[in-house]
Amino acid sequence: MSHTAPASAPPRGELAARVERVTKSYGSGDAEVRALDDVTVGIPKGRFTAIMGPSGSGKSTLMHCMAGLDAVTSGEVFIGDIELTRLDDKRLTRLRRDRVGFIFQAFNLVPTLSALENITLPLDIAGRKADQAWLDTVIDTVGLRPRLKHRPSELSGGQQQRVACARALASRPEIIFADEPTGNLDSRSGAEVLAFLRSSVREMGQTIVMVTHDPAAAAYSDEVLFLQDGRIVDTMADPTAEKVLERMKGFDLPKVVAP
Ligand SMILES: Nc1ncnc2c1ncn2[C@@H]1O[C@H](COP(=O)(O)OP(=O)(O)OP(=O)(O)O)[C@@H](O)[C@H]1O
Repeated sequence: MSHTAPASAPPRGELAARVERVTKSYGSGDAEVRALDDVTVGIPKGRFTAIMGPSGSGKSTLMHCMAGLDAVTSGEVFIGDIELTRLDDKRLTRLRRDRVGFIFQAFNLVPTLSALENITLPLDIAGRKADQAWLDTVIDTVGLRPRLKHRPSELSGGQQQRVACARALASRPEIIFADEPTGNLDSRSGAEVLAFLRSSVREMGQTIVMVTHDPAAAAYSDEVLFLQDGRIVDTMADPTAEKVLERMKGFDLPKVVAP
């Protein structure tokens, strides 16, 4: 798989989002769970970043805090130069609507709307007009042109997730957060969606952050962040499924107790 950055890729080092010394706790006292423990990390622009780690390591929490869907206990979160923890709810909602795209495991399409209506829904809600040329590019890249009038129930799971991908891309967000986007798909449909996400990074310069359990999915990314116990414990550039699987096995080993 090629991981060549697009010719128009921003210079290395520019960040689309970052968190600084973020801690997120649930509950308090004896019942406190520290889901994120002093995490500092940046998400480079125009790159595909995967977040992996054992169950309960804090992957979803990190993504939700980064995307402004969940409030942090302490620390700072930035989308571009904007610090999210300083925004009131209204401004935060507007920022998410205008600058961030989301893809969820459960597709989250509106059943009564056609594929095309689902794709343009966030723009319609924001009162923005779709850039037709861009929309055409997105629709052709996800290969949905013959299916635009279909309702979600008339589409396969893979097609539905491609609609959700097109919906996330339609507004050209600065960053897309994808939470287990292939979790509900068979491996073939999953591969189609991942190939599309990969090409949207390579050819359209999109920035994507994806939480996944699947080493084969992580292999589509440029870099993997590994979380354990609420901390980033490792990173891997240009991952392969084999290398990621090897690294993940390390997390499952029982802790060796010295005799
Ligand atoms: N709303 C909540 N209330 C209490 N604890 C929570 C809540 N959400 C998450 N946690 C805890 O925070 C920790 C991190 O959870 P998180 O869902 O971020 O992990 P994850 O790596 O995404 O897990 P998985 O791979 O199983 O989805 C876990 O110990 C979890 O039980």
